[in-house]
Formats: sequence, C-alpha cells, structure tokens
Amino acid sequence: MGKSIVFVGGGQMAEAFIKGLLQSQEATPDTIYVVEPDPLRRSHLETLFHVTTAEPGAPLPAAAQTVILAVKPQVMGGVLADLKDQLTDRLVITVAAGLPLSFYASYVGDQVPVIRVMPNIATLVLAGASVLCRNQQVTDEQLAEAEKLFDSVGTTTVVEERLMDAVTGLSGSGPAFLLTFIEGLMDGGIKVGLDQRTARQLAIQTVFGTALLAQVSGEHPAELRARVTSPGGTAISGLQTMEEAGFRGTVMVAVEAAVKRSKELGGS
Ligand SMILES: NC(=O)C1=CN([C@@H]2O[C@H](COP(=O)(O)OP(=O)(O)OC[C@H]3O[C@@H](n4cnc5c(N)ncnc54)[C@H](OP(=O)(O)O)[C@@H]3O)[C@@H](O)[C@H]2O)C=CC1
Ligand SMILES: O=C(O)[C@@H]1CCC=N1
Repeated sequence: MGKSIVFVGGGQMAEAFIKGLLQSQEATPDTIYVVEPDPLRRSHLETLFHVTTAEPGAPLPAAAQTVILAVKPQVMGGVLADLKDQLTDRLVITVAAGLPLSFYASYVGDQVPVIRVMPNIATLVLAGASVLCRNQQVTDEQLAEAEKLFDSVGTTTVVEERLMDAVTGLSGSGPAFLLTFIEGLMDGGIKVGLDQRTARQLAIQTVFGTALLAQVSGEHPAELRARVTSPGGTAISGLQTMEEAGFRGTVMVAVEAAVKRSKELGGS
C-alpha cells in the first residue's frame, strides 16, 4: 500500500492488523501512526513494532489518507465527534461491531467514504477472515485498496451491509467459540490422564488440521465426519453424547446470540 495509515485505538484488533501488515510487508513501521489513550499500550506498540503513537487530541498526520477506527462501539460516537473535521478528506475504515454505515454519516456527513469491516482475531497470524461493505462514496479503487490491505492479513469477502451482523456472529465472534471448544478438548484430555502440555498441543493441532482438511478438500463437513466415524468405533460414541447434549444446536444459538448483540450495539 505504501501510504500512511492512522489507527484510532491501539487495542487487540489494531495490534493484530499492525502485526499482519508489517509481517506481510503491506506496510512499514514509518507509515503507521496509532492514536491510543493508554500509555502502556502506546509503549507496548512502539517497542514491538517501532510505529509512531500519540494520545487522543493530537492532530492526525495530514499525509495519512486512510484512518482505521479500532475502538469499541460504545466509545465510537465520542471519537467521531472529536475527529469529524479531520476525517472529511480521508478514507475511513471501521472495524467496530454492530455500528451501521449510517452511524458514521450522522457524525461525518454522507460525503465521506466509509468502509465497514468485520475482521477476526486470526488476523494476528495472517489467517483472518475479514468481511467488508461500503457506502456510496467509496470508489471501486478505494474498495480494491482496502481489499488488498485485508487480503494481506487473511481472506476478504465483500457483502451487502444487511449481512454484516450475520458475519459478526459467525466469523467475527467465531474464534471465541472455537477457543472454548479447544479448551473443552484439552480438559477432556486432562480428565483422561494427559498432561496439560500434551493435551494443548493435540487439541490445537486437531482443530487446525481438521480446518485445513475441510478447506483443502472442499467436501461438506458431514462427508468428512463420516470418514472419521467407524461403525461401532470410538468417534460415534462421542458423537452420540454431543448430539444428546445439543452441541450443534448450542453452537447455532451462540451464533444467533452474537448476531442479536451486534444488532443491539448498532441500535436496532
Ligand atoms: N477483538 C476482536 O476479536 C474483534 C474486535 N472487533 C472490533 O474491533 C474494535 C476494537 O476491539 P478490540 O481491539 O478488541 O478492543 P480493545 O479494547 O482491545 O481496543 C480498543 C482501544 O481503543 C482505545 N481507546 C479508547 N478510547 C479511545 C479514543 N478516544 N481514541 C483512541 N483510542 C481509544 C482503548 O483504550 P482504553 O482501553 O485505555 O480505553 C483500547 O486500547 C471493536 O469495535 C470491536 O467491535 C472486531 C472483530 C473482532
Ligand atoms: O466481542 C466483540 O464484540 C468483538 C466483535 C467480534 C468479536 N469480538
């Protein structure tokens, strides 16, 4: 990309992006500027990535054409109220859950190009799943530029805005569900006598390898699962317990609950 980028908010998501952008060489430290109130976070990011940081209130660098808003939805209104005059000539990219494009227009007007993104935490290891939508002011060139940015840290999908809450429930919140599943696998292993280190390694590699298999094969998960499930074997015994406990339904309801919360955060 080569042009400078401002991150407003230097928390978990900003850190994931900065790491990904630097690792993929899509940006260099001198092109990244982070606005963050917490001095410990600022110093953490400076030490780790050699980027420039500042407290909120300092003017944003004039050369930065792209501003990535990475603060919590609950504080976004205040951030936009403070920055609105500095956002008019830039491309605004927001990663906040829930907030619709109209929310940004209510602060900065409807002439500012805004791209709404739902990334996920796997961006940290260049394996994120980002989903984008745009307002009418975003040109095809700006969208392509944003896609390139997010492609550098994983996959990018462009959707209509009406689907953003749905993807927030699935790919945005999904890592939390999967990590809980990994914990469950680990605890199961520990319960039957494995040490923690072995249980962790096996749980993670099993989830990783299975996801890779599902991706590479292109087969429906049910077809792959049938291959692991020998008649009268071990897997079918475990699967029966999962079905009896309503595991699949619980996962579905978890996605739905996250979607509901995304809608609430967006005010609907
Ligand atoms: N974490 C995730 O997996 C995902 C998060 N998101 C979205 O990304 C956004 C950021 O989330 P996440 O990184 O997890 O949150 P964090 O709380 O880790 O990061 C937000 C940062 O913004 C800082 N901040 C608060 N007020 C201001 C301000 N006025 N100006 C600049 N920075 C400010 C906070 O500082 P302080 O803590 O001192 O208040 C904090 O360091 C959210 O909107 C979330 O919905 C989207 C997808 C996945
Ligand atoms: O929990 C959250 O609100 C953020 C958005 C998606 C994942 N984490």
